[in-house]
Amino acid sequence: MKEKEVLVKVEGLSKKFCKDLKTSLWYGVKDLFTNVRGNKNVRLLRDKEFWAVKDINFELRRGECLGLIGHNGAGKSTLLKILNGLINPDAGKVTIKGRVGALIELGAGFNPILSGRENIYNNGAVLGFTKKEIDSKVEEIIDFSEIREFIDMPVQNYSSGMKVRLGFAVAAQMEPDVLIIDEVLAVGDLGFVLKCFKTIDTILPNTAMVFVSHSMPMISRICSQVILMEHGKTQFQGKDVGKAIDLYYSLFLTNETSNVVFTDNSIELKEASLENIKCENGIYKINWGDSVNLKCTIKNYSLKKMPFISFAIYDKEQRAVAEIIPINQIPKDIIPNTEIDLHFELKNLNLSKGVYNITLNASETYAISTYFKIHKAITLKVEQDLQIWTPFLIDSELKQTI
Ligand SMILES: Nc1ncnc2c1ncn2[C@@H]1O[C@H](COP(=O)(O)OP(=O)(O)OP(=O)(O)O)[C@@H](O)[C@H]1O
Repeated sequence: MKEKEVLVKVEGLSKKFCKDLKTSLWYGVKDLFTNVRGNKNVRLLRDKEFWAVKDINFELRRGECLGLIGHNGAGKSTLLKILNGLINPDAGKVTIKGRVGALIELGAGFNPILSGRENIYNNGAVLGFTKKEIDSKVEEIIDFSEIREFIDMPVQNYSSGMKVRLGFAVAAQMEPDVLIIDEVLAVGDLGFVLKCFKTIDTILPNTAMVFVSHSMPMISRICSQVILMEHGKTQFQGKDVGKAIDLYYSLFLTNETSNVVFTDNSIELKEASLENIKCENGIYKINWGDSVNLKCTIKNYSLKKMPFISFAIYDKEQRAVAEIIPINQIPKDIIPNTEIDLHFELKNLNLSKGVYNITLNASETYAISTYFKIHKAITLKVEQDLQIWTPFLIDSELKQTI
């Protein structure tokens, strides 16, 4: 198959910033003079300077989407701003072919005192479209943004979501060859985000896209390759998106301690454990597909009937990924001021690789009249060779070939 053309080429891209404004201004003045004579020290750091972006290299073809991930301050937005020509790099080279549509900072690229409609014309002109061409697209853009009612209002009075709607509508509907999107998409409501994904799916085959996000589901949804940045540098680069996401998650290992989020003081969880499972630093290690026995010791202070126990499993992003409801529980009589041991079998945990927390909930009946709720009653790590980041890996086998 013939490879599509390279639309973005980035070679040895670096950008340094200064931590102190006064020093930065002084360096700026000095650089003005040295640059005239050819500054050979651009690759060296001076006092109080640091590399916000250091030696980044990649090539992006039409139809490919590069995801940029990393901690706050890793250098992702700075890299996007260099790509979009908003700031100059200190070293390296960017080569871009074709029209660039960009949605970088909220409201960036808009003139706040002009109306939404006027801004559409301004942005279109910057992208190289004639007035006639913009005329033919403006209705489509307004329809897409779903803010027709406010399109003649100054952009400075728009809500964050409205700015993103207009920004994405302009960037995407202008048929860019290269589309650069920063985290801002997250500001849109769910309806708009879903619409953006649909548009991205439609335009991606003809576009090279660079996408920054802290949402790993979004990254895995649209990116064909990923750069994981750490303090300006590439920590991982490649097409194994699952591996990149796994590495990203491992940057944020936290101390897992349980916390009671609700109690009416009628009962208390004394202890929770996974029986016969190795536990290191409070984290139980199991393998994908294992069945485990969960033991809870509950101190009953005042209940006369056995509470209904259920569990919820949360992933690293604190998304609830599963509910565990032991159905065969009977509200039998219990005696106040005694301890009760409970054993539950959790069958075939098909959770994929990663760290999960289990919340315990005790209530009168399932999810009604809660007595006690504790987060991170158990923390477990599922080990597995495959680099899979989605919450489940479902067992499957091929039954028939034609
Ligand atoms: N104009 C500037 N002057 C000085 N330092 C800057 C400037 N712009 C960015 N920085 C610094 O560069 C580093 C990288 O910032 P950048 O905004 O690129 O990070 P990021 O990865 O996009 O972070 P986030 O996930 O928080 O959006 C940060 O330490 C930031 O403080």
